[in-house]
Amino acid sequence: MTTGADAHPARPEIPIRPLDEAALTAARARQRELVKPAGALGRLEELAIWLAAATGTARPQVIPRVVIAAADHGVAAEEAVSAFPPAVTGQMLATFLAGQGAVTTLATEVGAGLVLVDAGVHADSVPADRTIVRVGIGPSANLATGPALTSAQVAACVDCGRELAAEAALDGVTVLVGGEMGIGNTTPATCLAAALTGRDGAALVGPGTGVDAEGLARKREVVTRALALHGPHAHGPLGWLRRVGGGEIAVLCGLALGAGEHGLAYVCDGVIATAAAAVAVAIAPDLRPRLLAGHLSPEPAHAVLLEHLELDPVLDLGMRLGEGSGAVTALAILRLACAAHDGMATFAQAGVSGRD
Ligand SMILES: O=C(O)c1ccc[n+]([C@@H]2O[C@H](COP(=O)([O-])O)[C@@H](O)[C@H]2O)c1
Ligand SMILES: Cc1cc2nc[nH]c2cc1C
Repeated sequence: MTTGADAHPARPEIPIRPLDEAALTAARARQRELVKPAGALGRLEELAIWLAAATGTARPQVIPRVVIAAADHGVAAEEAVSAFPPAVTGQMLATFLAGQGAVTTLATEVGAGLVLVDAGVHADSVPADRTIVRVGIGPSANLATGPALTSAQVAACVDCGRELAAEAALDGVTVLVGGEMGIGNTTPATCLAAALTGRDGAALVGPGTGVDAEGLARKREVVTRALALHGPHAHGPLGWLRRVGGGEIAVLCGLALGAGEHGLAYVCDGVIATAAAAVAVAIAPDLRPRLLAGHLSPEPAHAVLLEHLELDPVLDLGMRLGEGSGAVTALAILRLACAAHDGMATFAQAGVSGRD
């Protein structure tokens, strides 16, 4: 099979809103006045200041929405790179609809609304529920033997993500979380991590859902083969997304870009969601300051992506589920940071003596 050349321009112009300097300055000033030694709330102070700058208000609020994009992957069907069968992708969408998945329970607890997107789930396993947003594409092709997606499929997915961010902004959401579900998708995410950072792909491969030693060796071979196949032809982040990505990764890339366009904060989840965000930053570098790393996944490619993006994860809890679960857990911390920032008295209000 021929891989063809990347026909589309590598970097479409996407206008990203800069951080709000006035809100940043005002939030920093407020933190200095709150009744505590300066810096004593550590990262909580930085989080509140970051959200102020990202959302353009000195006393920011966490109004969250989680978008979970799901897709199936030819590489899972044909190369046996996951510990689970592809049918699990659609079955987990049904579980989310029933409110019984990890992310749905966590999202309820932090008051986050949830949007489910079918970005290429096998037609015979996807639930018929009308609330699911449908991109209208099928599973990706096997990235180890040819491009995973067509240019038109990438465009449809990225546009869907950008539109969902626009809707969220209209609804008054301030913080977007991108989550994903896709059996086999640690393989495309690892390929993207290698392509974007220049690292050796095989060294970034991890167990994903828990493949054994044999599966791990197979996955390393698949990633190495895919990078060798596409490397000579790939141009730019969109070219790599098309060749070794997947529908859910492309939707989350668009979602992160849309967050940047509409002045929202964006919290990255694990290795797959962060690979999508890294593609978005490669397309629109001004997006980077709007991103927060919710947590660190033990997948080796995740730490490499976070280092590449210069993001410091809020949590390191050994979570490796995906679904947006780590990022949603970090929302609880973000909310506490904002509660302290907004609710505390200043030294003057509390009548507490300042420093000598
Ligand atoms: O977020 C992560 O870092 C993460 C790490 C390992 C696995 N996952 C999830 O597990 C699935 C991918 O794993 P695999 O082994 O099928 O490639 C997919 O549904 C992801 O949401 C997610
Ligand atoms: C059960 C299950 C749930 C998941 N959630 C995200 N990835 C997943 C993979 C499996 C296998």
